[in-house]
Amino acid sequence: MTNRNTKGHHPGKEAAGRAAAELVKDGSIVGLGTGSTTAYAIKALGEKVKKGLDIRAVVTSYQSEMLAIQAGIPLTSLAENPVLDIAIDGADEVDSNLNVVKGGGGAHFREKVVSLSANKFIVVVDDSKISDTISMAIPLEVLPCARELVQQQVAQMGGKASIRPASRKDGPVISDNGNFIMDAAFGEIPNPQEFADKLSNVVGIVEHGIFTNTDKVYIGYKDGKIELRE
Ligand SMILES: O=C(CO)[C@H](O)[C@H](O)COP(=O)(O)O
Repeated sequence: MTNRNTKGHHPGKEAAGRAAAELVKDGSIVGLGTGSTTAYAIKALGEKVKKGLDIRAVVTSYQSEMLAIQAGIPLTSLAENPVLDIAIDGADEVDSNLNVVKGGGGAHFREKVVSLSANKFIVVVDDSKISDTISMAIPLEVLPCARELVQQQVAQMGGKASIRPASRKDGPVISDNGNFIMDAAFGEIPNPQEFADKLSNVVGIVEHGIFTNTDKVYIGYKDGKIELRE
């Protein structure tokens, strides 16, 4: 499946995705994130399944469901397996304390549910995602009826929330859950945990894209080398 940024081979993303797949042990229940870097991990896991690795996966989006099915990875659900051994996912920005921003693909609500259900949350990125401080606009999944209210509350916090426009449809990006995706620009966020708690209190936001629960980050470089931060 190609969309957003999944076209073209990216050695750094592949190296990071494959390194994370190596952490998955036989018998594991695995959370599968969304995006082009995780797609490499899903592919690598599919190759291991064909060689006999026994795993089951919980997906975070339509995209990761389709990729897992194509790769031959058996699926399960959080209803059947509420505790996952490991979750692997991409990110859009990673700060020096392993706080990450996710939601470039609009899947961060289910990604957060899955990552918090996992004993280990592994993030896979290429080096373009590394930053000292979180400063990108924060993706928000927003109930459509609460758009204006969310914009007002974000403005009171010193930010500006805008609807994410769809590229091949008029109007907003709609999440897999039927909600709007918005992006809220606040500038630099020096204390992501405190800020995440404040955003969690905004009525109408289903979930925001700040994740403070990362255990390890694999960073892939263009020459195929990887760096591990934990
Ligand atoms: O959070 C996400 C989707 O909601 C993705 O993991 C994030 O956007 C990174 O994607 P990619 O690996 O394609 O750069």
